[in-house]
Amino acid sequence: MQTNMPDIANTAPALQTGTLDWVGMGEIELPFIFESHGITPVTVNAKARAFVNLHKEDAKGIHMSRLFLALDTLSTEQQVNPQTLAQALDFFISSHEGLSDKALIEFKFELPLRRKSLLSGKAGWKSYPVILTSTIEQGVINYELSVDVTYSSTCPCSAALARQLIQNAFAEKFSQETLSQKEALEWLGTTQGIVATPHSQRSIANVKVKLDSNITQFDVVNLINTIEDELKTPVQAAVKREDEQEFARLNGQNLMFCEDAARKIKALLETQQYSDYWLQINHYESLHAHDALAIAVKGVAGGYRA
Ligand SMILES: Nc1nc2c(ncn2[C@@H]2O[C@H](COP(=O)(O)OP(=O)(O)OP(=O)(O)O)[C@@H](O)[C@H]2O)c(=O)[nH]1
Repeated sequence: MQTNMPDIANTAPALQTGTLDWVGMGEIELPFIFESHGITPVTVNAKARAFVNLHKEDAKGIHMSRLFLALDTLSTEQQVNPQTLAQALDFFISSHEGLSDKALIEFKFELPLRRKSLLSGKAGWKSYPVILTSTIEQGVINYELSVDVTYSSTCPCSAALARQLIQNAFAEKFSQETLSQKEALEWLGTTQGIVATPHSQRSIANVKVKLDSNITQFDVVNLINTIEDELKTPVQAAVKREDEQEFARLNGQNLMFCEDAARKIKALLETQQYSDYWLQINHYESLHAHDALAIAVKGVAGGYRA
């Protein structure tokens, strides 16, 4: 009986020679404990992608099991932070000596955060989609952090058109020079008074930033908070009537096209001095069946698309 198992990746000839930019695995199921500044370490259910390049032209293939097991160690014995990710990337390279000199690990997961209501003092959970990509190339580590922030956008054009209809209705209703404050106040509280409302829509800001290579901890919460503070109308978790009214006020006072939202976030990222960023604003229109989009890019963020 033969006991030596064939080792194709190590011994078989390549059908065709050539280098490859990335080889690895996608959709790896990987729960792990994620560490980020400002929150207690939290277990997330990530989908991982793990890659190395293949620069040896005649090698049959990479050793996928080594990448998979390194990620499993990260999941079961460690917590995910910049140090442990750097260790895993180092291992990807050292376990592929002669084959690879670049490595990439990407985690896609939802980060649950406790969010306070606007006025009522209640709180609830809100999950934020996060993609954390780390690479190593010639010994240099790079981290990219991508978050999706969902918010409400009210159309400034629609708001102006609605105001004009309200003015017209007012002119028709109160044609006399002097009017009763009581009557006008009552009328404003009716559907005939506010005869039109502007359309607003659920919107998503996809923001990807390049982090400093020397960071000692991730800070996802700060990135999310600053984006929400800038947009002013993030979707809410716990909502009582007073919160809903405040949300209506915030929407009315922060009318925005997708360009307005994009410029706000762009200016914010510039002040935070990220060396690289990419952002896409998506307004999922309620007026149109299509979406309104605005994109701003600095440098080459998003270049690591394995
Ligand atoms: N390179 C490569 N491996 C694949 C692919 N699809 C499945 N595999 C499997 O990945 C498994 C793990 O490969 P290796 O890491 O080389 O496994 P191993 O030889 O037991 O591990 P080492 O002794 O550490 O080299 C093998 O059983 C391969 O058949 C593929 O497209 N490319």
